[in-house]
Amino acid sequence: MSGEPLLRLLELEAGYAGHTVLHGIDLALSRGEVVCLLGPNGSGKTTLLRTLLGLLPPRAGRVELLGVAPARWSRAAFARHVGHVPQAHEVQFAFSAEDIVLMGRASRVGLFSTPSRHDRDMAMQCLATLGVAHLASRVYTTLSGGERQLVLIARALAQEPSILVMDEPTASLDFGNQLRVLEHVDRLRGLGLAVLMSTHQPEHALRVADRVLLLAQGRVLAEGPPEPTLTVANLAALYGVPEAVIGPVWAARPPST
Ligand SMILES: Nc1ncnc2c1ncn2[C@@H]1O[C@H](COP(=O)(O)OP(=O)(O)OP(=O)(O)O)[C@@H](O)[C@H]1O
Repeated sequence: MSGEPLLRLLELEAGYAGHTVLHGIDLALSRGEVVCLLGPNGSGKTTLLRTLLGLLPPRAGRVELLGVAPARWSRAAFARHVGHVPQAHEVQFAFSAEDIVLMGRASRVGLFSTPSRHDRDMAMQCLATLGVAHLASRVYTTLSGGERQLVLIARALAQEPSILVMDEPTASLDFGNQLRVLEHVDRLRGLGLAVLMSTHQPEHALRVADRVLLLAQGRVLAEGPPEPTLTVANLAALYGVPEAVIGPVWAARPPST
């Protein structure tokens, strides 16, 4: 990690009509850094990701990408910097998996330009990186949830972003693919990308994160390096489960995670 943060949240308040979800959130994300966002259902993780993507306006405070609010970036310029892997993705048309990944190139080639050989190669390379090149010509809507998830990660990579925002990227994946995605996140950090991902699995955060941010009822409960932050006491407070219940489960997690 180095230099100025690519992305910053400053005293952020955000939410929906008549319903402020996030309160006083501060976060900085730098090059080569992986930050995991953890919190129970409804704690505001997706709201936070949507706000920093410029899909929801802040109620108060600021979001800055390279010092500039998302609303002041053109969508194409923003997409050249920030790749997004959404939680669920429904498409109405019978696009192939390769088409979906090629859409990730739109911010670089222009929405109505014909993709070049390089764009197609890049799309195939991203599918191959995620181990799903064999799905390239399959119709996206016929893929399983996990296969779709891997295609969406490939699409975000095809944008060649400097920041990757992932909403529960391992949620519908089998054990092997979860590990593959985590390894991939690790590799992206090595390439200098900044990754912000939400997860319901603290052991995943322990495995890949440089920092974790624990979000409870829209407020930061704790933030810091995973090992000292993901304590039994913090996990118990975060998920509302007694320490006596979480303690043995957390202590018994596999040593490799
Ligand atoms: N479009 C919306 N309009 C109004 N309230 C919403 C909307 N989307 C989410 N909320 C509410 O905002 C709160 C935070 O939701 P959010 O989706 O950010 O939580 P989350 O931490 O991502 O949850 P999960 O782990 O279940 O995905 C919840 O109370 C939710 O009901």
